[in-house]
Amino acid sequence: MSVSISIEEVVKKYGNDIIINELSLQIKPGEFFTLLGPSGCGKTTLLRMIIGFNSIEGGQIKVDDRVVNDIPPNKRNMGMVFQNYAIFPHMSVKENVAFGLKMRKLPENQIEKQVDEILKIVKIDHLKDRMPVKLSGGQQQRVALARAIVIHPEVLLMDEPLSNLDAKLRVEMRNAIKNIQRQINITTVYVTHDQEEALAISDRIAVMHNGVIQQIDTPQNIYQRPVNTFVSTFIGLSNILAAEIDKEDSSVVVFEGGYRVRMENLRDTVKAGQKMLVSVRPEEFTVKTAGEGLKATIMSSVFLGLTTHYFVKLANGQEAQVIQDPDVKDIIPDGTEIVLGVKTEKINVFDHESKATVIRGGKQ
Ligand SMILES: Nc1ncnc2c1ncn2[C@@H]1O[C@H](COP(=O)(O)OP(=O)(O)OP(=O)(O)O)[C@@H](O)[C@H]1O
Repeated sequence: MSVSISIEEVVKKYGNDIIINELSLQIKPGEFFTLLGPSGCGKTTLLRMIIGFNSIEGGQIKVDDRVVNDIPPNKRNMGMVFQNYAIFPHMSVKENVAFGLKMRKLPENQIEKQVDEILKIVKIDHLKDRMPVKLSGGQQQRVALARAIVIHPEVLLMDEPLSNLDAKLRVEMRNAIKNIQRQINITTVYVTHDQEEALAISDRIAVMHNGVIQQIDTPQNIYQRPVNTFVSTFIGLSNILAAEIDKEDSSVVVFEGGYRVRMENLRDTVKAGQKMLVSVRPEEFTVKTAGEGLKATIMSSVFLGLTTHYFVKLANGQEAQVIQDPDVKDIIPDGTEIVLGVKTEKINVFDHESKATVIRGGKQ
């Protein structure tokens, strides 16, 4: 049976510095849960509090209904995988994976059975007699993963496990990790600063900034309906444009230059004349040669096969990025004046002051 993790108003202090202040979140049994945020936001600190490497200065962490605050790390029944693999260089693959079981004094034949089983799951059973120095980075990370899960922990924790691998291997390994996690159905907390990795691998993501959770949601909702401008710009690429709510009609957003778009999903709380920030992803623009829209000039373009990526300057001098619809074939030359429409059902609108969403269905 998989376990749940409850983090309840936890506090982490280093001296007088409060790094995490009364942070709460719930992780469901068997869930692949990711802590995502920029460097220094407190992801690793929180992960280390869960496993017990860091003390907890307030609040509590529960596994199911057991409070683990005062349980030492080696008694918490959790496995951890680190960025730098941390496998023993003088032991073969098999010996590395068997190590935790030997420490637990399991009988020899059971150790062998469990090690064989896990090596098959992480798909390195053919390498079991190799020494780590003769393994690729991806293979070493599979050993580290095998070593973490062979002890059948209740919780698997991973701290940037893929950041030492090259781009191609990262994609391969994140798929492998996801499949293995599904197969053994273990509650997993994963730390990364790579938003694409988080979107690809997670059931749910907590986006953190300065020790504070900004949003907890599915990858799709985090991408499509960010709750504030921090999440909107941290996840994927967003153009943030100034606008205001029309003075007469509070369902119309008016951009600088007078381009007006009617929005069906603004909250009822928006007020006529209120200043807004509109987040438009590059693919949420439509490129036109004339008509209603934001006037822009193409500065440069990059042909990417399926799409063309344009770097443009808007009439107010602001730079923006635009991805042209894949069905438009001709690349528009630099210097061309264009008009950008926005796909109203997809864009997000935030209050200028609070930076929080004013879209209905965008959670707050
Ligand atoms: N042992 C420590 N003593 C004092 N401050 C610390 C200690 N460990 C971390 N910090 C501080 O706590 C904050 C959060 O650090 P943490 O390592 O959790 O961030 P992170 O989001 O995991 O970043 P990264 O992706 O760079 O690892 C940072 O400001 C860091 O300087």
